[in-house]
Amino acid sequence: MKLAQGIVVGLIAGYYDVETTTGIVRTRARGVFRQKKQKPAVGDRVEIQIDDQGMSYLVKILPRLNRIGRPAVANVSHVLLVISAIEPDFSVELLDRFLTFFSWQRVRVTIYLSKTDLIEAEKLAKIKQKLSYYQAIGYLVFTDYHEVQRQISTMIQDDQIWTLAGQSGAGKSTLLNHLKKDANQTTGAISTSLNRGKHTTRKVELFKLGAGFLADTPGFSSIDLTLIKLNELCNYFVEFKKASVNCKFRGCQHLKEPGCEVKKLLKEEQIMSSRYEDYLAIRTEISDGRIPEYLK
Ligand SMILES: Nc1nc2c(ncn2[C@@H]2O[C@H](COP(=O)(O)OP(=O)(O)OP(=O)(O)O)[C@@H](O)[C@H]2O)c(=O)[nH]1
Ligand SMILES: [Zn+2]
Repeated sequence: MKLAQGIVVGLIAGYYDVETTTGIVRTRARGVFRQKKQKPAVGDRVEIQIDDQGMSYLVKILPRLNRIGRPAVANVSHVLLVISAIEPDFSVELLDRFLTFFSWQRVRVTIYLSKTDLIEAEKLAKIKQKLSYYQAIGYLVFTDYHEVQRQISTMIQDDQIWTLAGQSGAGKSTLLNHLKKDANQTTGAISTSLNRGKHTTRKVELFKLGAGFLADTPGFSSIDLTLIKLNELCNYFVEFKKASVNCKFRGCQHLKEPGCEVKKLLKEEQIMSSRYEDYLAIRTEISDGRIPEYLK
């Protein structure tokens, strides 16, 4: 019997393909996971056991950073967030929701503005101006997919796992197709589900890109922020968190507290007003424990 470690790079019909230093090993998950209500996911770092008959089993899931999306991908460290300039319309509110979610999940975000070819120059300039704020607070922003193509493989480092995210129709599959030559994702049409009734035959894969992986899944288009703790939300607005060291009170929620640095910067227009409004809106969403109807 032999033990090895690796990364789950593929999941198909109940088999887990694990990349080890000696190649890819197709494994079955041990029944123990079912008892523990655990499910290995693509991206998991795992231990496998190869018995004397050459049968391979996935026996242990190593601690995860996160497990996000549908189908789920584990240990996602970076997201390429696709936001469209038009169809659907560009929305800072949507952008803020995604950024908050990923900040909470400890996932770094690179923003890609799609469909810039479909919009008038003037409107595009306005969007780019808004995006420059996001650049200033630390996000990398691309507005040209050739630029993404050129840089992505150097951006993905050391076994990092990247995935795509963005609203439905934003252009995730289109981008994915550009990024992988042998692409076969469906674009345009409503995403076809591989779920067939109760017995799912899902295929989820990581493909190698740069020094790491990009998940070959449509990524995710909807998120739920209601599980974030209300008084921790302020930590996930990166520029609020940075400013908060100068708030008078520790744990300042930047509402009506005296000596609040965030409110001061907001007044001075150094913090974008829509960011603050979205912060308040998400607070309400968390307190109410549900996603507002208009966002569903
Ligand atoms: N003109 C133009 N069309 C684009 C661009 N990106 C995507 N599209 C089109 O927009 C439509 C939706 O793109 P998809 O790639 O399917 O979007 P998606 O984000 O994968 O959508 P879901 O699968 O619903 O989540 C398709 O008809 C694409 O051809 C772009 O940069 N320019
Ligand atoms: Zn404050």
